[in-house]
Amino acid sequence: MLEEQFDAPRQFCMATHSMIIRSSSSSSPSSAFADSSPLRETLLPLFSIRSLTFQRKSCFSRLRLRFFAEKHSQLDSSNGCATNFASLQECRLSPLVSNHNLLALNVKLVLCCFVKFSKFVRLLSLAGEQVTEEHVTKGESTLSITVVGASGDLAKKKIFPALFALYYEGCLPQDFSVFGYARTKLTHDELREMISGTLTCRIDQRENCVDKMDQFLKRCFYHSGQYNSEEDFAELNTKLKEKEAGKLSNRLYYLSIPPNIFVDVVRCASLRASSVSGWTRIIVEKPFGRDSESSGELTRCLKQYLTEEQIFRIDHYLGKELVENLSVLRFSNLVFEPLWSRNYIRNVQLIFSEDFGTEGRGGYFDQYGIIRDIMQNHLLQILALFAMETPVSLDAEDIRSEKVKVLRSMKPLLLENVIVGQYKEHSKGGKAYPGYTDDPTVPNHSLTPTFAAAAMFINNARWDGVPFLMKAGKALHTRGAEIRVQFRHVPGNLYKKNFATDLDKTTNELVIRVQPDEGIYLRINNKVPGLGMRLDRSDLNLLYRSRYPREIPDAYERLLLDAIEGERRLFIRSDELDAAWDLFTPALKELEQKKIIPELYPYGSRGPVGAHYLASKYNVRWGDLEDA
Ligand SMILES: NC(=O)C1=CN([C@@H]2O[C@H](COP(=O)(O)OP(=O)(O)OC[C@H]3O[C@@H](n4cnc5c(N)ncnc54)[C@H](OP(=O)(O)O)[C@@H]3O)[C@@H](O)[C@H]2O)C=CC1
Ligand SMILES: O=C1O[C@H](COP(=O)(O)O)[C@@H](O)[C@H](O)[C@H]1O
Repeated sequence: MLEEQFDAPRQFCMATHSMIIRSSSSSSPSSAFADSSPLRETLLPLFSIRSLTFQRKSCFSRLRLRFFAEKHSQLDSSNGCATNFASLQECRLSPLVSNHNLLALNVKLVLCCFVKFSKFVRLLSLAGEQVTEEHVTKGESTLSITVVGASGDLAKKKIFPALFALYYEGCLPQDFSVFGYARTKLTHDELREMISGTLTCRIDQRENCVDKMDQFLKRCFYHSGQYNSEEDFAELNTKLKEKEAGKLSNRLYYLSIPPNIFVDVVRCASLRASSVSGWTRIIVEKPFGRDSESSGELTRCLKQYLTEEQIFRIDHYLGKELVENLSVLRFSNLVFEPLWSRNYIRNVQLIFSEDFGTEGRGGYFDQYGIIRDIMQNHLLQILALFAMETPVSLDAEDIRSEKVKVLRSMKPLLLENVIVGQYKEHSKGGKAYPGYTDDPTVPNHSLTPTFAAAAMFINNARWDGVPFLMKAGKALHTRGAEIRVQFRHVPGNLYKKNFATDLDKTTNELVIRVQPDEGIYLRINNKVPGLGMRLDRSDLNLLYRSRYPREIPDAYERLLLDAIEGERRLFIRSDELDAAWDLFTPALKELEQKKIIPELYPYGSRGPVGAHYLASKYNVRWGDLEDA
């Protein structure tokens, strides 16, 4: 009802500011680590959370507006007082929002919400926090981001650089600090020294980059502690509070640590270092378990301390530009959506390859293997986005619900529909490349697959019978990730005789190249210019580097910003995770129980031939190899 009333301004704002309305559930947190404080627990039964974000050019206004909206949107009450006082105020910034209904609603809202707002401020002070009315009305809040496992590879390679990029682009709030937490003993300066080497001025506006780096590094601090020590987290809490200086504080934890210590950290942080006046959110890195049981157990343990709303399960492939663009491509272009079904699509291929081995991560990798490392999460997530029905809205819950429906409509992977491989050493150009089991952290006789190909099916009206083929491998000849959509033959093709015998080569193919060299191209048949009638295959090619010269943000930037903003669209909900594991667990167990021996392929090759047999079983040819 309320959303409807907001339609007019929403449409206007969408046109002018590219606005997105999001709503999230208002389930009341029950754990010690609720998405905020005791204060919020008092308030939550009264409030429903609805937030409205304007995506403007600058991240700063995006954040500022969200802060405003989040704070005030919670003024909705159970007595029918309308929501989104702030939203409306923001929309009223627009001179065009002069709809009569809206004006009437405005007056009602302002009166109604003024009462609620006073109550909110009173409750804030009652909660005994140092947050003053002045802080709230001025919109003063602080953000602390704690990177747990700060001494590790991912933190150095991705998280700190992404945080710096966000800072550089003005996407972090005015008042923020970054804490590194790990067991390694480091001073603040040593942490700064460590991360300064990985920060880059990669953004196109390069001016003042060095100054910006210095300013950013000054906001970075370090606290050394054990992952299972409540005392150490209590000390962290003291340091966080010092920086927060009594303002309304929001806290984001990034768990960049091995999964066996996730729960310890969540327990300690929840009990001793959660925010008492603002929200507390936790980004959890994969792997989320090894199978359905362990994943379920992990979720149960995390939920002893966190609500689902606080858990941000990251799959960084969802933050990649071309993956985000999938829905735009499909749902905002009339030319694609009508073709998006079994009627026109012959098969879909999801391909991931790396031209390097497990170098340095063999210990982790051997416990998981390529199916768990890449297929069960990154490729399956892309598949779900690709195949889902049109969501009701762009709201996180609507999108995630559609993805879950796809996953639950799929048939679990059968052992006969999967082939596995493992790379072996290979010498090329006088250089020797090690095999997987040459890695000192990998057991000599490991059967862990470093390559896999799989055929999966979606049992619904749209996709019945269409093979979704996945292929993922390490130490292959190239690095890339792409989605290939092969269309059916043209019935009664007038130009049949102009093609050689291989009609498969005449079908259209849409390729979405996720990386590197992001692009989208559509393979079509075209007349070669000239007096004759010769056809060839050409590409309608959207190459990002030509069309959009600005550098594409790293996936971690987008995801960190979303977590800060409370946007869950690109994070995995627990039912999605359960459905994803249910698809792979039986085959994974069988592979392990039957000790299936992977087909060896040389380092730097195109992978095992078994992948071709699997594809041909479904009358498919891998598009990437045809292309090469
Ligand atoms: N690296 C990558 O490219 C990717 C990583 N991930 C995931 O992100 C998380 C972090 O990855 P990454 O940085 O590579 O991991 P690391 O192995 O580098 O571990 C991060 C930190 O955790 C601490 N740590 C490591 N092993 C243990 C242990 N057995 N017990 C307690 N503490 C330990 C160490 O810090 P200290 O000793 O100082 O406490 C280490 O610096 C993992 O869950 C990983 O699966 C996901 C995608 C890609
Ligand atoms: O999650 C993972 O992803 C990386 C590949 O990520 P990319 O963004 O560089 O494509 C992979 O190397 C790693 O094994 C896996 O855990």
